[in-house]
Amino acid sequence: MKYMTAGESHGPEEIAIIEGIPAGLQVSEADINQELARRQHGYGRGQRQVIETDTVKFLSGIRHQKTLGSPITLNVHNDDHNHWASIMAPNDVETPENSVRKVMRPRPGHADLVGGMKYRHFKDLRNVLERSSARETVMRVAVGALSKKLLKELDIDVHGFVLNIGPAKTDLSKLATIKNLEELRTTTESFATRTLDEKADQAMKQVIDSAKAKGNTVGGTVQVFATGVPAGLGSYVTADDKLDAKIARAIVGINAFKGVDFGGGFDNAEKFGSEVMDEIYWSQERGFYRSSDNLGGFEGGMTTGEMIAVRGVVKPIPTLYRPMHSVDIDTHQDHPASIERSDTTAVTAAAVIAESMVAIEIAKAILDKFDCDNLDRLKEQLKNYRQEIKQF
Ligand SMILES: Cc1cc2nc3c(=O)[nH]c(=O)nc-3n(C[C@H](O)[C@H](O)[C@H](O)COP(=O)(O)O)c2cc1C
Ligand SMILES: C=C(O[C@@H]1CC(C(=O)O)=C[C@@H](OP(=O)(O)O)[C@H]1O)C(=O)O
Repeated sequence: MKYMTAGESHGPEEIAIIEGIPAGLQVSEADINQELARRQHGYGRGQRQVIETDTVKFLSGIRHQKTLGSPITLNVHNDDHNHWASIMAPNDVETPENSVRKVMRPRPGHADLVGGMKYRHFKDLRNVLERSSARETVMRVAVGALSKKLLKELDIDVHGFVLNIGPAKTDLSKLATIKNLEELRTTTESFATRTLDEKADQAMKQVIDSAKAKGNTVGGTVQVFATGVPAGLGSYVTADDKLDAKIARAIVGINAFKGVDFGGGFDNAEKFGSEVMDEIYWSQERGFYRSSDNLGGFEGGMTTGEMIAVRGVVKPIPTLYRPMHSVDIDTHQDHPASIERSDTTAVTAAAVIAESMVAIEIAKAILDKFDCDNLDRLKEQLKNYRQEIKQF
């Protein structure tokens, strides 16, 4: 399976084309819209989310709510485009009237300056920010929603939530009381910051409010779990085939993500081997299994069959309403950075985007390994494979 997205943040449309989803998968626009809404909701987002009601249109590859096996085109309209039509106009030449809202003072931490240098956008850094904007993640979540639909048919579940926003942390002991990802989903989706508990939710909201009041922004950490993943996806034989590496790339490929780890991750660096390796057991019922998941479900770039556990670090939003030092790219004079309408934090949305990226990578790994023309055949093959692995 492969996909590509296109679209500028304030352009008319966002598009994704996906190739390689098996024929016969039942999916409706409502299924995708549910996930798009999850990405939009979340405390600390700016005014843009009030303007947009992200809804997908199927333009190809799906007929009577079933995939055909042909390329699937997904389309989300940018409602905000109305306000930007003349500024974004692809067919009109530039005029003083339609060249307003130029960005000349690059924002530290955003792609403005380096993007401008690289693509020679020396007249207007808007030409960079329109595509570097995380608006594009709406399409990754749409592709993720389709991937999750597929994974659900294969009894694989993926869920992302927030661990901390700035200094406000969720109470991880609550995790131990949660029995499955469905329960985790219900718990974390019931808070405005997609966390595990009311106390953390309140604390996170306070951190966001206080940052906002100071014209500042704040980042955090997200966690994604995936259950039901069979052992042996990915491979140790080449670096390119390692599935943990693919997931790491997919996570850091999300706007504002600056770090990723698996299981105990960076914390494992402070421990001894006996505290970290996941000991091996066998039972008639389960076949081989582990007593812990400190390595996040991966050994040798392959899934172990245990739960995949990935964390991602999200930096604070680069655009500050109390802007940092910058330099005008035309005059080279010192100047505070440009201010664009902005979120205070997007960690809650980031959890959904990270979940989507993990789902996409697991779906890709499965579709690489098995026959992906038809869903029923894929299910049959995966069932046989799971049986074989269990009997090892
Ligand atoms: C869901 C989401 C929303 C974001 N919203 C904003 C925003 O409103 N303002 C902003 O400056 N950056 C925002 N960002 C971060 C920038 O898109 C990102 O920092 C920028 O593209 C540079 O890429 P990098 O941080 O990966 O280096 C957002 C990121 C995500 C994931
Ligand atoms: C549009 C989205 O996020 C945008 C991501 C973003 C950025 O710089 O990354 C900047 C903001 O854009 P705008 O100035 O239009 O409000 C965010 O709203 C979205 O997530 O749907």
